[in-house]
Amino acid sequence: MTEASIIDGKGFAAGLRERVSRVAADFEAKAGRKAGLAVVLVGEDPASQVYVRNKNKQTVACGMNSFEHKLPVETPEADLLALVEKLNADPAVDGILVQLPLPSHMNEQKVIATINPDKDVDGFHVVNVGRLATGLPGFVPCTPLGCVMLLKDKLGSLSGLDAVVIGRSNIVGKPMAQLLLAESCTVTIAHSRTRDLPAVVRRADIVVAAVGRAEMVKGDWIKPGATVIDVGINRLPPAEGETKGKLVGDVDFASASQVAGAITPVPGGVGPMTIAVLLRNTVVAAHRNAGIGLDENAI
Ligand SMILES: Nc1nc(=O)c2c([nH]1)NC[C@@H]1CN(c3ccc(C(=O)N[C@@H](CCC(=O)O)C(=O)O)cc3)C=[N+]21
Repeated sequence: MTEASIIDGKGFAAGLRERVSRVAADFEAKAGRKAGLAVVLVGEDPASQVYVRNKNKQTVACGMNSFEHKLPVETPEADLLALVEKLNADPAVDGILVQLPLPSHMNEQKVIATINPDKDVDGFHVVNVGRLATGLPGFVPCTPLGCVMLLKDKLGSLSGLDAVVIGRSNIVGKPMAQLLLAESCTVTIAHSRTRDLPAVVRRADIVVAAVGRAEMVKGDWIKPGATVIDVGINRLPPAEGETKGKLVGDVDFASASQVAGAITPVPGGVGPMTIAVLLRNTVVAAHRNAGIGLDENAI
């Protein structure tokens, strides 16, 4: 069996950020201000802090404004809602991202519902979920949009291909299935109650793994030559002599890469695409909300 080609998400993300930078500069020239992204972090989860810091750095590196709002973990929900309302009304803010998960005393759906859908660069608001399902323009969640960009870059047209999405979350699995359907794939959504998951996965030309279980998808589940997109980011317990465990996906890379035609690595695959697409969505939001024309497909 030949080795799968490695899909370079990190490299693709760098190219996407280049294109976003050019479009952001063009926006600034036309609008007389920079595009702006507001990121709200509640609490001090260390992993979330790392993501937010990276988002902030990359936003500024692309020539956009980054407005960071850090709230203590015990912030009342009403205060967070008031902040979101303020950002909705702020003309310098084109995109709003409230980092999830929120502390347990907050209702995530209620917070997301308060974001102006036209600033919802995460694509989590029900209005954007409905737009995606209906084929109307809106905002698409960053991780699945990044996955489709990688798939189209690798395969060209996805029309008629059998795609299996493992996982049914609102953030990845469900929007991923919608996007693949819009690309005319035959889509199966598998989940924890699916019977004979290996047999379902073996039918797929495209496998998207988004379950959150380290190395669950094995090489002998993969149809030879299939394209495998690994959305999982799992930290293994530290091995002997390690301080930090290694980062692995939901796919057993060692065995799957012996069978697949192409596969994304973890890290360096889907993860970097998520932030790059967030920046893309932000610069798109800026143009739409300012009424400045943009060829969105060219980014
Ligand atoms: N409202 C909201 N929107 C999000 O988009 C969102 C969120 N909340 N909460 C947390 C998750 C997680 N997330 C990631 C972004 C980048 C990497 C990434 O760049 N990963 C690197 C590795 C990073 C590392 O070494 O830890 C990689 O896969 O190569 C991972 C995960 C966005 N999220």
